[in-house]
Amino acid sequence: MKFTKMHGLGNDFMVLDGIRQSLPEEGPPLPAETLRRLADRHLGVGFDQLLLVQPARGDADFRYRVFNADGSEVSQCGNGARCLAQFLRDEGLTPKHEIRLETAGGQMMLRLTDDGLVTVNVGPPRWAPADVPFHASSEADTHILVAGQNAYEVSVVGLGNPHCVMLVENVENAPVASVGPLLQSHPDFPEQANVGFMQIVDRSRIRLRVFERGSGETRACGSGACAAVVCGQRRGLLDDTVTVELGGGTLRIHYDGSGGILMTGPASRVYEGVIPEPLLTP
Ligand SMILES: N[C@@H](CCC[C@H](N)C(=O)O)C(=O)O
Repeated sequence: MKFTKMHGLGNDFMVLDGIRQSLPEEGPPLPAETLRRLADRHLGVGFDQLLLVQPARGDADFRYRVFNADGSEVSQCGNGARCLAQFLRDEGLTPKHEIRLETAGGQMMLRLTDDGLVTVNVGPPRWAPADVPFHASSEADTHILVAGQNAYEVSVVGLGNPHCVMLVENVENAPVASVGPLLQSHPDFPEQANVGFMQIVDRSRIRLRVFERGSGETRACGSGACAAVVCGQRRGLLDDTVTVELGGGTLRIHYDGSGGILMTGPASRVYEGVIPEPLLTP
């Protein structure tokens, strides 16, 4: 099985071409245990997410599927979407500059820009608790989550995947490794959550670290960057266009309350490979 290694600001991916290789239409392309082994940075290829592109089933150009390093299938990956656009162009799988993807959470538009970046329309933020999903009687700018002995003030939003965003003074010493897993698996998130720690630099710049569901802390999380910005905007702290500084580089996020959230950033190809047979056999 052939794969391509890519990354978006250090959030890294193993991309599987399910257009020219035959891969199952439902369920994971490989057994979950194999996938976890391949995700391992010491024993396998190493990646935060596996991205799978397959023929679309409706009127989109392609079907885009995402699997976390723990083998779970999820419906959103912003950095991955940028890499997929670049992959489809590099491989000559489409001549289009605007690509429509079918995802488990709905359709998503990608645009390759003239300066070599990719803009993804992540869609509008979903604030209704049931759409996150999150257990609360009504939507609010912030909610209090009690975990262990502590209470945390967080904002909660759905972007096709669940996000929880907490304000911190300084991302460098934010309790990502300790509080991240606590909030991620908080019982009020029935499908768990990606947990963002946001430092506001000024109205148009933030710094962000994200403890991702199913992958742990990554160098960048595209949907996490969008989530942090719309949560900051909702609290009146941020402008329409915001530069997000992540461990692996910067993203530009724009949302003016109409249409979808636009995320612009780079996509990099690292190498191509073939998964050796012993790694594929359980
Ligand atoms: N890295 C991603 C998000 C990947 C999925 C996430 N871990 C989840 O489980 O929802 C991004 O760039 O958005």
